[in-house]
Amino acid sequence: MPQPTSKIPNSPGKLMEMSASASNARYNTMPPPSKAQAERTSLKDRVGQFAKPPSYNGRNGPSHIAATSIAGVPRTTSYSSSTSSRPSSSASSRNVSNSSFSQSVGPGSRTSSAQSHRSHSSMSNSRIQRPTYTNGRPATALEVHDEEPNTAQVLGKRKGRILFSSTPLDPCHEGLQPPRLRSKPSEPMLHGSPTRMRRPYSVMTLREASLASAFGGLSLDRSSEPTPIVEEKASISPSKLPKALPTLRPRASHSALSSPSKSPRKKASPLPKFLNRDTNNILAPAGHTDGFVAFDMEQRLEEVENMSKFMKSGYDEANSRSESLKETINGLKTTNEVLKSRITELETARDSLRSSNEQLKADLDTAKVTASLSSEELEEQKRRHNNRLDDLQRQYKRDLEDAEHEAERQKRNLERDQLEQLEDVHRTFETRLAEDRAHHQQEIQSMSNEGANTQEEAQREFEKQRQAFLDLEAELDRCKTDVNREKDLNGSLRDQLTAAAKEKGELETSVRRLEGHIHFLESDNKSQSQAFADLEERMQNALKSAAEANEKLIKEETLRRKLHNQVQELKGNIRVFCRVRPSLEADGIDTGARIAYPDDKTDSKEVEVMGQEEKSSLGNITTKKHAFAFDRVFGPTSHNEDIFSEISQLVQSALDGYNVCIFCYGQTGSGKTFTMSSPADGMIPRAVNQIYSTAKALEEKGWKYSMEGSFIEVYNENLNDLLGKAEDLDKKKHEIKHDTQKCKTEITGVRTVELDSPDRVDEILQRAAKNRVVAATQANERSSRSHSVFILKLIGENSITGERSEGTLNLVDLAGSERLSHSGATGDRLKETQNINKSLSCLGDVIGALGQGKEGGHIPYRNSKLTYLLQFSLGGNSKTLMFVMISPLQAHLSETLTSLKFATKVHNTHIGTAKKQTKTKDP
Ligand SMILES: Nc1ncnc2c1ncn2[C@@H]1O[C@H](COP(=O)(O)OP(=O)(O)OP(=O)(O)O)[C@@H](O)[C@H]1O
Repeated sequence: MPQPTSKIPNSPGKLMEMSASASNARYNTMPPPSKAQAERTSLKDRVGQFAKPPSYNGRNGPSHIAATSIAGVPRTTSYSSSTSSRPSSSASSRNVSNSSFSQSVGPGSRTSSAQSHRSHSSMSNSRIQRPTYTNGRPATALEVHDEEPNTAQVLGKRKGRILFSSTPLDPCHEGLQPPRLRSKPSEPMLHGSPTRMRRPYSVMTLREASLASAFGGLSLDRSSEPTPIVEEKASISPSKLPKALPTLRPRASHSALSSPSKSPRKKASPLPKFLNRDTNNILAPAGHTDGFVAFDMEQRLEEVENMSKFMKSGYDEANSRSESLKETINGLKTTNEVLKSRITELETARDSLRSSNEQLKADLDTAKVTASLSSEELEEQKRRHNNRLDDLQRQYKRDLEDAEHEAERQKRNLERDQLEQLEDVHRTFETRLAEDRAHHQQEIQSMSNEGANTQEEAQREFEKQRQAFLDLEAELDRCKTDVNREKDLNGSLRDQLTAAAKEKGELETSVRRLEGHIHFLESDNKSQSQAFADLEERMQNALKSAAEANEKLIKEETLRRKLHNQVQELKGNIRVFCRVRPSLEADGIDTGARIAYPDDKTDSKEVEVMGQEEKSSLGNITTKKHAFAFDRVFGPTSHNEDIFSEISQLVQSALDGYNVCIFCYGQTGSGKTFTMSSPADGMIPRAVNQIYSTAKALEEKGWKYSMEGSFIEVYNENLNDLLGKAEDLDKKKHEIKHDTQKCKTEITGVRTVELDSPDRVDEILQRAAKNRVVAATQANERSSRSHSVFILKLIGENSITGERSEGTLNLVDLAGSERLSHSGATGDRLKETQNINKSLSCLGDVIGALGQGKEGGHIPYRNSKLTYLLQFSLGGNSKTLMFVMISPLQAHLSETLTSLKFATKVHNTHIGTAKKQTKTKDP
């Protein structure tokens, strides 16, 4: 259903135009009174101000103002919005209607009153939209404004009015309802929410009423109240005109719509009088007696006509809407009819259901009666049945007892009969048995006689058969032997035959070859003789050159050894290598010492360590650079493989019969054990492997080597056998015995392992490590508190030259070289510390004494067990290599520098020429 649209002219433009033209007309045609001119102007301005929402005092929110139609703000076209806009825009809309109204009725003097007070004119659109009729007074604006100078308080003043509640125009939404009387004086009619918006029940009716009130009630009844007007006309300025307006009261409309008892105007003028030139004259101010044209009557009439037309069109439209509503009502009526017929049907169905329900109820009652009868009958039958059952049970019991008695009796009879029968049978059987027994005994007797005869015969037969069998077995064995012999003979004959056939083939071949040879010899006897002679000569030459080559080889081997030794001597009999281990995760956050390798691209012989920062007296911080040079410097990236390639020549020297000593010196954790004893690639396993492979290679030159290994620990100036029993450690005493003639060292009671295969070395290392762990205590890390010496004795014999060499390879892992403080250490710890310090300083002393090079000078080997043990491996008859191991950590810088300084001393030592431990085999 189409939404009803407001038929009230809702174009603010139109209204504004009307208002403006009306105002202009009035103001333009009305000669301005000299005194009131300013007031008129201000009223005009005020009208304009009213049109501006912000200047409208007394209304709270701009939203109210926005909804007004007069303010120039677009007004909504819907009827409801028009209605809803009423509360906030009532003053403004009243002004509009006032303008219209004043246009039609007013002289200029009324303009201001209309603008300011006649806001409740019946011509107002908002009045049409909201047909509220007061009980006690006419709904015209004129009266209201008499009483309510402040329009903002209008609502409050209207309390108590009985209003026709406006109802929705759309009957489909809420149905057509008659207007209800509302007596809620406090209901905010003007400020209701949109859902509570009400529209007039019949717009046109009210509009007609408005028109009637507008045209009928707005007469200028000078006769009734002439005096106030004249008085006002003479005395007031236009700004005060509103006060004169109460005289302009609508009558007919109020008499028609309001309650007669409460209407203040019961007698309305039957013929309304309109304003004309004459009335203008009446209103002319004093001093303007010739009158003036207040407005253009014709134009006003025309406008009134237009308004009338507009009203009529609205009326027509309302009529048409009424028609459509009627149609809707008819439709609803039809629907109603349909629903009624449906209700009738449903009622019929309900009646039929009701009757069937009653029928069912009757059936149910009948069934209930039948059921109760049946249950009674059933009960009776059950009772009878139970009685019968009891009788039967009793009868059954009786029968049973009788039967049992009878059975018992029969059983006894039967038993007796059976016993009798049994006895008869028994007697019969016994008689028969006795007869049979006698008969059988006779038979047995005869049979046993026969059996004895048969057994004798069978025995004889058996013996005969056995003998025959034995004879047959012997015969079979003989046959088997014969067969085997024959088989062997046959096989050998076959082999002989095969061999003979082969021999025959070979013989035939050789016969043919010999025949060919004879033929060849016969054909070229001379040349063959020459070839034979050449061959003979060549063979002799070859033998001679082989002998020469062998001799040369031996000479070259001797030369190689000599040259090798010379090279080693040139390199220095005591050499020093430096190795810096890499930083490890276990080192934590240590930033690392600043260590540089200036010549790592060329010689790799130098290492520079930046010392601790030192503050001078002037406050300057200086860092000293410590440069060291050794035979070789290995950086943190080096591997054990790189190290070994440098020392392999020394290992070769040991094979060649020299005493070689390689020892690692450095503080704890600097990598000594890692370098020396790493199971897979430490110096010890690598040296052993190299010795093996070299010894193998030398075998073809006549050399045969035997290798013996022992592992000694020097702890607290005592010797321990690391390959012995763990429980003997620190208990068993071992002594060092030197053979000064042969420059040989023996340690008593130590286990010597023959290294007949390279795998034995792993076994040795593992055993040594295990013994050290067993011997270690929680407070004593054994490996860093003791020196370990791996001694490998190499004895070689050359079967060709008769040479014999005895070399020794000593691989020494020294105790940690850090300066151990005596303070704080007590007991075992103190002793341990003293011994480490002592042995290391003795080593330094020995090297220092060797460096002095005094022939026959004293070398203090005996001052410590370590130096005494290594007596023949340190000094004139040996080749010595020292590794100085360096930690890369800044925290170890001081120890690093100490180690490097000690190593430099060793490096600067020149030890006398090494002597080879060889002797020629006695012829
Ligand atoms: N060149 C290296 N590369 C990698 N790790 C190394 C290297 N040198 C030493 N290490 C590691 O540093 C640690 C200490 O090394 P090592 O035990 O060999 O020191 P040490 O001087 O023998 O100490 P101690 O005197 O206590 O026996 C070990 O964990 C070892 O694996």
